Amino acid sequence: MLALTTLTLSHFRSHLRADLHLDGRPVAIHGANGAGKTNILEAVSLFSPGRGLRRASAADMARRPEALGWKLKGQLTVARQSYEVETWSEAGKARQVKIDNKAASQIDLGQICRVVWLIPAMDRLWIEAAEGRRRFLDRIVLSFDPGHAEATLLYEKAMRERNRLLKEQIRDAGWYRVLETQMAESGHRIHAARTAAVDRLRMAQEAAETAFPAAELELIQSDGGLPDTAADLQEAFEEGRFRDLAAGRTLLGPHRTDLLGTYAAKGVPARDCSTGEQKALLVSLILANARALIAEGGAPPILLLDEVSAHLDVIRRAALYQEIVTLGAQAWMTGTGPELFDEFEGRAQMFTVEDGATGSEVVAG
Ligand SMILES: Nc1ncnc2c1ncn2[C@@H]1O[C@H](COP(=O)(O)OP(=O)(O)OP(=O)(O)O)[C@@H](O)[C@H]1O
Repeated sequence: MLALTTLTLSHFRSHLRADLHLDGRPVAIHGANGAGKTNILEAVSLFSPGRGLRRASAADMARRPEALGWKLKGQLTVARQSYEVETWSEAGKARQVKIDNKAASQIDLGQICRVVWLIPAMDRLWIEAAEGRRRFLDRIVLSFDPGHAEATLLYEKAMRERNRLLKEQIRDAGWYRVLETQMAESGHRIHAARTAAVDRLRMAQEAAETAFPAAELELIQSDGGLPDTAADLQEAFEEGRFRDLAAGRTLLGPHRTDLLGTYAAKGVPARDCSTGEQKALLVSLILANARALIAEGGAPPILLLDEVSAHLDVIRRAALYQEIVTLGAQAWMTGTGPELFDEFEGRAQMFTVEDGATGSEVVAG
């Protein structure tokens, strides 16, 4: 079991203060457009490493116009353990984390809490730039392998520095060698973790009977292919230095990986599928992620499904709700009206979000 049992938002976006007490069932949040539903999901997403589901800056999340900072607090149950988790930002500074009242890092947070999401901005994920697909996959990878956050951080830091050298046309081989060693080690870890995640998703999809179509995944490289070992990757960075100097940036590496999706039963690339099918393929992967973790003896991640029923027909919607209940995942879902959650037949905890006198107000029921 991985779930929040309480959640408090202070000065966070449209919420001056909101207190939610969760009873372990999936969470269904309904209310009018702009009421503040997604803001609650965004708050939950910040219980995992990174910038949350909107990739917003810490400053943007402070309640306008008066707040200079914000704070989120939650009681988190992981297996039979309970943790008090706080995350906050003051005066627009980087967000901080405390676990059980002790200063912690976002990477520590990733060790105890896994959160995966689908939001409407991802409706065109299969069509738009590779970056979105990479990010989606990396979120799933992180739920399998919390060390992925550190590898990604190390890789990006070293690559930024290498790109700076390239842009400034610096040719000192010693500097490159240090950075390329770091990039090769972390880059190899990133690639191995992604490859393993794709395998786990495939196996979980093959093993399940579900109303959601299996998505066949393939990792592809726009740079011609990544070497298999860290040593070979390092050599490839070294060999590519002249080419990269001409381009002014690093042209090879896991930052160029793309995720190709295919509707397996039809053999149609995901990008050519209907809007609803594209969404169903994403849902299928999220559910496979949860099933794979359970099969490995773990707990499903917390799922954030913003307006997920928008493109799903009533049969798939009922199937999704049934799967969520069966998996025992704490899913947080939003919708404009309570009727969108009818198929839960009372097995979800309902909240209404209203536009109140002091901003968004959350009411149970
Ligand atoms: N920093 C902020 N301070 C105050 N209000 C904010 C801040 N950021 C966003 N908002 C407000 O929050 C509201 C949007 O909330 P949210 O996205 O949660 O709505 P929603 O209930 O999910 O709506 P929809 O059904 O349209 O998706 C908007 O009115 C927006 O102006």
